[in-house]
Amino acid sequence: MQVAVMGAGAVGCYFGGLLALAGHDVTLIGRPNHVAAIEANGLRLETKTGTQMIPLKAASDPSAITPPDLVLFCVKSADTEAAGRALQPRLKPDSVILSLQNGVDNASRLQAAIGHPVIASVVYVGTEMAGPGHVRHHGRGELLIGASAQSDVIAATLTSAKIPTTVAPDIDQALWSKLILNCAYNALSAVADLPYGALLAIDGTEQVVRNVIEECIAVARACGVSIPDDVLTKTLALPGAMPSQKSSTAQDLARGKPSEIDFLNGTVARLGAAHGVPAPTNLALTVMVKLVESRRGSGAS
Ligand SMILES: NC(=O)C1=CN([C@@H]2O[C@H](COP(=O)(O)OP(=O)(O)OC[C@H]3O[C@@H](n4cnc5c(N)ncnc54)[C@H](OP(=O)(O)O)[C@@H]3O)[C@@H](O)[C@H]2O)C=CC1
Ligand SMILES: CC(C)(CO)C(=O)C(=O)O
Repeated sequence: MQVAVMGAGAVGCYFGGLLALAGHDVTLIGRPNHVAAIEANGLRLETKTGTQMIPLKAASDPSAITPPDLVLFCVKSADTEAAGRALQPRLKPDSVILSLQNGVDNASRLQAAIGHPVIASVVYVGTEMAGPGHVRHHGRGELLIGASAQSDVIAATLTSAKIPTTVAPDIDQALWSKLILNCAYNALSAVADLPYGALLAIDGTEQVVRNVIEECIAVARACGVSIPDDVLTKTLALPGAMPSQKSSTAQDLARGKPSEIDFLNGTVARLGAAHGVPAPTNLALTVMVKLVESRRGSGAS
């Protein structure tokens, strides 16, 4: 299968690398530093069991790539429209596009920007770029994808490439459940620059987390999304499962990258306001992350 990965970063390189190992013809579309390293040496995939160099194609400009059968769309949420428009001229009418992004609206925003159907997915993986053309895998690696006429075939293709993939009966519920996890912990970990275990050791943090989750559930329900009863318990269990991990938002701030906060707590605050559902804790966390970002931008220390 001809595969294009839009966004040769932590998620795109990991899943693109696995598809290349399974024999698919993969092109990673990314920034020139990653493209140069991949063209020179292949993609370096580091896992807990070892490191391998995977030969595959890479391009910084999508305008010359072979029209893809499958696109893994893996840029950060703020880049969705621009990256989609850059890729759009290379799409075939039957190209299948999977959005492998956090947040609940990337697939619909991309679809609106390019006028081509997009399948949403929820990504359960821990990966990071450890250097140019070098992706490090920390754990997991499964996908839940939305239902469509192509989804069963795509899920089978991905699963046979060692990417366990299930077609979700209710993708909005799955996307919101992951969003709730991100809203509960990402901003707090980023503002404090602390891992989850240390966060919860501070008096009052758990109450803030509970408030965030309850606001998210109320906003989701106002948006017509059904949220399972156990979401509160499951979300509260995260720090126990990964006490030493910092959120991706904390990592974005530490690297001087723009965060996805507008697409996490910011989305809940915005949708809450639109539906008349109060979400003050989500708004406060959004603003706190933006304040940290603006302090960095202003050069203050
Ligand atoms: N990393 C993880 O473990 C997980 C990530 N996710 C989600 O997956 C999505 C992707 O995250 P992640 O892979 O970590 O992000 P990364 O920043 O590692 O990867 C995205 C890459 O795409 C590049 N890019 C953006 N726009 C373009 C463009 N137009 N052309 C070429 N390259 C472009 C970015 O470059 P630049 O930085 O220069 O803009 C960056 O190198 C996010 O929504 C994230 O929340 C979900 C689960 C786990
Ligand atoms: C680790 C987890 C699940 C929650 O914060 C995450 O998705 C992130 O850091 O973005």
